[in-house]
This record gives sequence, C-alpha cells and structure tokens, in this order.
Amino acid sequence: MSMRSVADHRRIVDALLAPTLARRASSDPEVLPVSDSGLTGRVLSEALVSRDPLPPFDNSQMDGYAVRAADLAGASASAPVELPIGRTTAAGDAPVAHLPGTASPVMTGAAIPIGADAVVPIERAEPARFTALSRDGDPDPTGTVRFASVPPVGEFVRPTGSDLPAASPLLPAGTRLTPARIGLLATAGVAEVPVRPRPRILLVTTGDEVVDPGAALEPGRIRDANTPMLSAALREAGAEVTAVRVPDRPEALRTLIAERADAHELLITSGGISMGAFEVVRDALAGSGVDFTGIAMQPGGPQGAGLLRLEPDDASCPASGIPALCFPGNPVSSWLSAEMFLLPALRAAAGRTASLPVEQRELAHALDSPAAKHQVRRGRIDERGRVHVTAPGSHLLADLAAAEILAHVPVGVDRLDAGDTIEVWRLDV
Ligand SMILES: Nc1nc2c(c(=O)[nH]1)N[C@H]1C(S)=C(S)[C@@H](COP(=O)(O)OP(=O)(O)OC[C@H]3O[C@@H](n4cnc5c(N)ncnc54)[C@H](O)[C@@H]3O)O[C@H]1N2
Ligand code: MOO
Repeated sequence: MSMRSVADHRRIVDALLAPTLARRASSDPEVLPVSDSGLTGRVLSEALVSRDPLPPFDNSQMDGYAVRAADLAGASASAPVELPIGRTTAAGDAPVAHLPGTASPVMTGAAIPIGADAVVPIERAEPARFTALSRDGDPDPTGTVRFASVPPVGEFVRPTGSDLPAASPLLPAGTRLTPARIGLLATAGVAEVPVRPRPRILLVTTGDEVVDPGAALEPGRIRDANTPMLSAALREAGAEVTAVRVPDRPEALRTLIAERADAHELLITSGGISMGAFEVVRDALAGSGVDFTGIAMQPGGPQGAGLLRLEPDDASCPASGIPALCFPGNPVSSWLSAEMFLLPALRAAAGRTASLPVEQRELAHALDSPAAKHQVRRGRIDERGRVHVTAPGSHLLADLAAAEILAHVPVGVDRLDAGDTIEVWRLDV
C-alpha cells in the first residue's frame, strides 16, 4: 500500500462527495408539518416571509388596567385618581372600545381596548387585585379603582409588529432549524415547512464474526458496534441512513449494493479492507472504481474511496456510479474515519459548523507516536486544562466513549513531552 497524507485523502473525498451532496440539496424539497418531531436540524430549502405582523394586534404585557394616560394626569400617592372600572378583555377576546375616563381590566396577551394607550399592572392599582369581573364586555356598574401615578404613554403595551412587521423575511434559505426557529415559523403561520432533502447513505457493515447487539456471544464472535455507532454519527450529522449487515461474501455485497444503490447518494462500508485472506469489501469493490490506499494516519490507516460502478449487467446500479467510502472495521478506526473524512461535509450540507472546535493545549504527560503517521489519540482535559491521552489501540472503544477530546500528533513527530503544546478537537460540546 502506498501511503497517502490525511490532507490529500480529505481533498479526494471532498471532491468525490461535493457533486452528489450539492445535487441532493437542490433536488425537490421535502415538506414537513411544523409540528413534525424530526424538523429540528433540518435545513430550509427556501426563504420564508411572515404573512402577519407579530404580534398581530396591540396587546397587554401585564395583567392590569388599560387606561388613557391623560385620564390619570396629576395622580400621586397623596392624591390618587379614581376611575370607574370599564370593560374587561381577556386573552382571546376581540378588542373592545375603551370608554374614556374608565380603567379597562385587561389580561396579559389580551387586545388593548381601542382608545387606551397604557397599561397599569394590577399590583400598582388600589385595590391591587381584580374583584368579580365579568367577560360580557359591559363595564362594572359599581366598581372603581385608584391610581397613585401617571403611566408613560405606551407602557406595557406590546405594539402590533413589534416582534416582526408584516411581510418581513422570517428565515433565509439554508437556515438550520432550531426549536426557536420552529416556534417562529409556527406563530408566523407556516404550517408546512419546505426543507432540503438529506443525503441518503447506504451503510454496509461486514464481518462474519459480528452478531446483533441482542445476540448471545458464541466463541469467536463479537457484537456489532459499528452499525449503531456509524448510523448514529451519520444521522447526527444530517444524513438519512439505511443500515445493513452482509455476510463476508463478495457476491452478496455486490448484489446488495446493486439492489440498493439507486436509492442512495453515498455508500459507506465498515471492515474487510485490510491485508487479510478474506477482505470482503476490498475483494468485492476493488476494480470497480474504489481505490484502496493506506493513509498516513493511525487509527484509520486503511481506507477505500471512489465512484463505484458495478458491472453493466447489474442494471439497478446507476450508470453514473455511487460515491463509496470504505472504512476499516476496528471500531475506533471506523468512527475516526467518519469524523476525519465524512462528517464535516455532512454537517456543512446540514447548515452546521463542519469541524469540531479546535484548541491548542498543554500535554500533562509524555507520549510516543509513529513518526510516519498522523496519530489521533483520545483523551480528556484535567482541572488545570492539560491534556491526558489513553492508549492508541484502535479497538479501545470504551476509551473513545469516555473521551472529551481528540489529540492530534502530526506526521514527523515521534515524541511529545509533558508541557508541550498539542492540537485538540473537542468532542464534549
Ligand atoms: N497484516 C496486516 N494486518 C492489518 C493491517 C495491516 O496493515 N497489515 N492493518 C490493521 C489495521 S490498522 C486495521 S484498522 C484493520 C482494518 O481491518 P479491516 O478493515 O479489514 O477490518 P476487519 O478485519 O473486518 O475488522 C477489524 C477489527 O474490527 C472488528 N470489527 C469489524 N466490524 C465490527 C463491528 N461492526 N463492530 C465491532 N467490531 C468490528 C473485527 O472483529 C476486527 O477485530 O486491519 C489491521 N490488520
Ligand atoms: O489504522 Mo488501524 O485503524 O490502526 O487500527
């Protein structure tokens, strides 16, 4: 195997993925109800404009009395102004006319009575609580209320359009939907939300030794970590995933891909690409457009990438081919391959920051690394902000699961000492 640098492999993979991701993003939008539980994280396919102003009518910010400020002129603690109680408006009632010279009870979110220009919170009135109000719209025939100050005009009134004027842009195309943005769309009357289709990934896991997570372990068998792990990583980065495990028979793998490829934009495989006697992925796909190479990286050294074109008699495989990335089977290698080469492009397509946050930090202890390879260690940051890393083995999934950071030792470095600076990517954000 010739050794390719991490940067070169990234460039090759990016060039392979870019056209298919762009094509998928610009194909017909999916339309989801605004209450769909899967809407968070989806990306708007078009700019949306609010139909109505927000709020759609002048309304009260407080439970209190709507008044004309001028009716309270001269009110003070020593000389309160007393007004008859006017018409009551609760949230949901249509606006009523404010009777000049009265104080109209009004609840938070209720329409300001027409003609009133300020709201006095109930706790600033005397009595400081509502008594026996009716919602029939008629004034209280007997009640009065006193005020000991003059409110500024507009106080506690939320004017029409103060959140968003009518016909203003809501969110631009390409916006990633967050809970707050979903709330905004809903209140602006967008019941159906057009979103970009997600890339559809066919994830194929190999390994005759691998069994389902619920299965008993026969001698020589291990449970499948990579299918759930990679599925979760790809979905979190914004892809749709169909996950299948195939037996270690190249023909079975080719048949499966031929049957499923045209419903997917990308093929990811795990395992079966190294130097063994039974390398199902390499045996099945080498010579069909996928190039198997050693990358100067550890873990994740063996990699396959290319535009897979199966034989012409595999009629269901699209003539143009399907981009394929083949990751090594060791769980840490498999996950790291995704993080290094694929997830950034998926995150970018999903409107997210592509890369993990990068920091330079001080090492807490010495470490060794193969000088010919870019080594990625897993670790944590101590209370003094220094980096500790765990052993380098690519089967050490428990260490990866506990890791807060990835620590990168570049090519050409075979040792770092305590106190040296190291680049870390944060996983705990
Ligand atoms: N003679 C050589 N042997 C190996 C080399 C080499 O250069 N020369 N490279 C090693 C490196 S580095 C890696 S990484 C692995 C990659 O091997 P494969 O991609 O062929 O993966 P497998 O052999 O299928 O599996 C490797 C390892 O991972 C376990 N595995 C596989 N699938 C799963 C899964 N779904 N869930 C959990 N664990 C899985 C599998 O049992 C093996 O232990 O090759 C080295 N060998
Ligand atoms: O490159 Mo392999 O991924 O170390 O174990």
